[in-house]
Parts: sequence; C-alpha cells; structure tokens
Amino acid sequence: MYLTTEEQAMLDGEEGETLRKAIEILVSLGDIYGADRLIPVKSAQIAGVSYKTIGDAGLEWISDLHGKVRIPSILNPAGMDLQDWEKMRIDPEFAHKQQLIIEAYEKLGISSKCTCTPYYLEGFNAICADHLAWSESSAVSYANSVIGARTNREGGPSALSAALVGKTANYGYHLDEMRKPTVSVTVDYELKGSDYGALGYIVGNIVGSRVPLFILKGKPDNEELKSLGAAMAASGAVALYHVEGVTPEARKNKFARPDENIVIEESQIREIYDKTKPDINDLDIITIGCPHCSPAELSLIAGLLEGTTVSKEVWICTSREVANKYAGIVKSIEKSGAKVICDTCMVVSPATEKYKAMMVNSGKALAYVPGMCGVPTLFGDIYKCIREAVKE
Ligand SMILES: C[C@@](O)(CCOP(=O)(O)O)CC(=O)O
Ligand code: SF4
Repeated sequence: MYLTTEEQAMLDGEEGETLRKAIEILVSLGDIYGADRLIPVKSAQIAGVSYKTIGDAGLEWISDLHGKVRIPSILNPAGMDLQDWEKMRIDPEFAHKQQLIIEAYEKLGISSKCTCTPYYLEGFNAICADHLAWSESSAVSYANSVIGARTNREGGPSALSAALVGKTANYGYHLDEMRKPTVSVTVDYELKGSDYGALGYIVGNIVGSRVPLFILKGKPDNEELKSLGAAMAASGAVALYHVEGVTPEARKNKFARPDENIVIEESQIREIYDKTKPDINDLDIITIGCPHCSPAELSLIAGLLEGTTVSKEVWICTSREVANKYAGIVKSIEKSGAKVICDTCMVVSPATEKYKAMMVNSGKALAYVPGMCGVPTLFGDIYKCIREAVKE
C-alpha cells in the first residue's frame, strides 16, 4: 500500500507509540483487503464502550493510549445512563469501571455523547459521498444506505485508529464497485413502522453480507429505513442496501436489478410478530429506541403516552443531545412514568438482564436481547408496545 512520507514516519514511530500502533492497524487492514492508500475521513464513531461488552481488557487497552484524535469522534452507547445510573439500579462497581472507560476515551478528545445515531447530532452530520470511519452496525448501515456516505463496518480498535490518524484504508464500501447491489428483494405488501424491522430481521438472515436492492410498494421514511438497516445488520451483516426510487444512490444510479431475486410475503412479516416465545403475562419491561430515537420518534411516543400512566418498566432510549434539545417532549414522556434513558440501551446495559420478558418494536433488539441479555423477547409495533405499557 502506498504511504506518504508523513504516514511512513508515523509507522516508523516518529510520532509516538500510540500513533504508531494506530497506523499499523490501518495499514494491516489495508494490506489484507487490498487498499491502495489511506484516505481522509470526516468523522469517527467508536464502538466498544460498555463495560459489559469490553470488560477490563478493553479498559486497559484504551487507558494505554495517549494523544488526541484528529477528527470529530464520538462514542457508541455505554452500559448505563452516565448521569443517572442509579435510576437504572446499576451496581456501583460497574458504574465505576464504566466511568473509567469514558474518562479514558475523553482524554483522547473523543465526545462521550454515547450514541448509535450520531447523524442526529451537531458536528456528525454526513452528506452523500463523505468518507467516514463508523463502527456501530446500524449507524454504518444508515450512513451508507440512507445518507449515501461511505464507511466500512469498523471494529472498535480500527475506528479509534482512524480517529487518531484522521484516515482509513481505502477498500470495501469506500469504493464505487463495492456499492452495487448484488441481490434484489421484492415485497408486494405495503409495510409500515416496525414491519421494516421485521423485514430486516428476515432478510439479514438470508442475504448475509451482500448488498440488497429492495423493490417496495410504499416509500419508507428515514426512521423506517433506520430500523430496516439495523435489523439486517444484526440478523445478517448487511452494511449497505438500496431501495429503488428512495435511497440516494439508487435514485442517482438507477441500478440494474440483480438476477437473484428474493420475494418476501406478508405472512413471513406477520410470523415475526406471532413468534411469541415468552408468555405475554411475564412481560415486565418494554423498551423502545433501538437504534436511539429521533426527535420525531420521541414526539410520537409522547403523543401516545399523553394522559396515561405506565404499569411496567418502560425505557425510551435516545442520545443525551437529542433528549436535552427536546426537553419538553422528554418531560411529557416521563410524566407517564416511562423513563427516557440516555447514553445506553437495552442491549449493552446489564440493567435489563433481571427482567422476565421484554417487548420491543425493533428487529435489531429482537435479534440481540435474547442472546446478549438472556431475556425472552416479544415483538410488537409501537402502538402495541404502548398499549402493553399502560395495561393494568
Ligand atoms: C449490538 C451493538 O449495537 C452494540 C454493542 O456494541 P459495543 O461493541 O458494545 O459498542 C453493536 C453493533 O451492532 O455494532
Ligand atoms: S440501541 Fe440498538 S443499535 Fe443502538 S447500540 Fe443499542 S443495540 Fe446497537
């Protein structure tokens, strides 16, 4: 791989051990995947933040790094609400370790506004064709597919390396030829809301890491696309998809339909809702906000909860920046007894592990909560989630 004189000097350790290690990771990945050079990236989003997922080994690795990031960089959700972890009944020992992880990242100049939806935040907006180094899989899918920006699904260490160096290796989804659809998916039924999460849950399983081109009846909005992409990245490893007539690259390029076509029937979507493994009578927690809620989602939830009181634990997960900006909506949600939880989520926090059964409106949460939290999970649309939340 071609390196500039400056990059070679960094690799030779002339700018210190942290940058040497960081560029070594980028160059090794570039060599493995056949990159020709390093390219500048506009921002980095770094996964591997929750103490639940990275443990002491992760904390040690981050604490050993020195220096400052060169581009706007932000963290993925942590294992708890950083300001109000007591309301989640987090163990103080966990909270202490989590705080050390956050401080170690902050020391490197990384924003601790922990979220998987950085694209809603000031300073992290991306536009079509921007190169990024993001690592949370739903954020990667949203950036590539809905925005038309370009990022591989970085691992925590490679996103952190990109943040420190300000560059990433030029391979994979940074290249035009890797962004073409390789399989098409037809749905002849008008989907809405969480149906898109159910669709993603099914399609991810079938297409693995290919690039699907959807041919749909309706026109999904950005929240629906967010849940489609998140679920496909969880049940499969889809980092980029297109929707004919909707997503930016499909509109611009008018891709030829790939030969292989998968048809998804309405009955398959319905099955996801009916796949009720736990007994609904065990339901003791409802979580919404995987990926983190947008302002529009918060406002819909506030409207549905108006004048009600919840009878179960209810978490609405979002980023702190969005929660602060829409404090009035948050207040109105919390009036019902539901909790608006920031900096974390139902999957990466240990706090959900003690519940008997969870209801979610997210295909991604449906794919991860049973395995990562050990909690049997039911799937419902947002209206069903709220109905269950307020049911006596
Ligand atoms: C499940 C996920 O959304 C959160 C866990 O990630 P982390 O490695 O703890 O940041 C990660 C992902 O899908 O990229
Ligand atoms: S809310 Fe969902 S998408 Fe966001 S970090 Fe948690 S599991 Fe990942």
